[in-house]
Amino acid sequence: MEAISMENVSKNYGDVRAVDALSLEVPAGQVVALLGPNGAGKSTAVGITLGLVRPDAGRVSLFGAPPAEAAARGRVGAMLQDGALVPNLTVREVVGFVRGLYPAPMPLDGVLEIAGLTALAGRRTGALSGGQAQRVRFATAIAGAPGVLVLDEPTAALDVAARRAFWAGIHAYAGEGRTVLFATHRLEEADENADRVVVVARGRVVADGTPAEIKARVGGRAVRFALGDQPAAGLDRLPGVTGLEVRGGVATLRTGDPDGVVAELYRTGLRVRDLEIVTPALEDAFLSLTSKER
Ligand SMILES: Nc1ncnc2c1ncn2[C@@H]1O[C@H](COP(=O)(O)OP(=O)(O)OP(=O)(O)O)[C@@H](O)[C@H]1O
Repeated sequence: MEAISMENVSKNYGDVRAVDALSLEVPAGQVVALLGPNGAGKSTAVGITLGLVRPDAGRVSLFGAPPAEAAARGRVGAMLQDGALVPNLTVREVVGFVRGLYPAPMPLDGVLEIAGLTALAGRRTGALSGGQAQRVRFATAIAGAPGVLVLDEPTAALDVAARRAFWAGIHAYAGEGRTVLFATHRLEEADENADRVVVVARGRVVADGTPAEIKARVGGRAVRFALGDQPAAGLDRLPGVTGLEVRGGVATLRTGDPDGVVAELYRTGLRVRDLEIVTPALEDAFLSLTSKER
């Protein structure tokens, strides 16, 4: 049975179609990124997954049950974009309280350790930094030992070191066969942390695969070399070239056949220096996929 199943789910806000016939099946144990630009519909999709937003059409289930039922059984944990903490309680008290709401919670010390809060357990939550407070939200999300963890832009307010520590905690949690669905607009975050990247634009899935597959889908690879002040005329018509860009004296030829293009390039008689074959960054793939939709 799939951990998360969304079938043809749609949601409108007035004239805005926030989610448009979105389908997504996530097997247990997968870490999935919902990657898309601002306004793509990620938060709405996350809200629907959690049963917080009612879709206009379509079906959602978590382990075969409606989201509200899965939540009531403690099978889903969530970390949303905003979430206040009770300021006068200590970290241990807050996490302990939330833990007590679930039928089969994780041991308290285990939660604190995974979330990186052991040394902060006695601190009042009102005296935590933004990154530390975010770790408490993470701890409350996992306290009930949910099989599915849903995170909406979980590291938006964190610096690089805090992000790294945060993801180490998520991976420690996910490593035990749990499922994680996280929304992000940060490409490298999806690339580094997800087994699978689902690219969303205008409420629809525009690509779905491993980070490597997503990159491979957009125009294969590129041959790049220093052109200097030589003319670029004709390079875009070389056999196998699907796109040409010249910037700062460097030419980038997009192609599905880099070896063939290199051979053609040497036949032109141009002086070719600093030749390299590159795979486009996830960022290029992402822009290309989401802009096609516009
Ligand atoms: N409660 C609401 N009322 C009206 N419109 C909404 C509401 N929530 C979302 N929308 C609209 O639906 C679309 C999708 O929004 P959503 O927040 O799901 O996108 P997102 O991908 O999470 O964006 P971001 O990365 O900016 O958080 C946007 O056009 C947004 O303005």
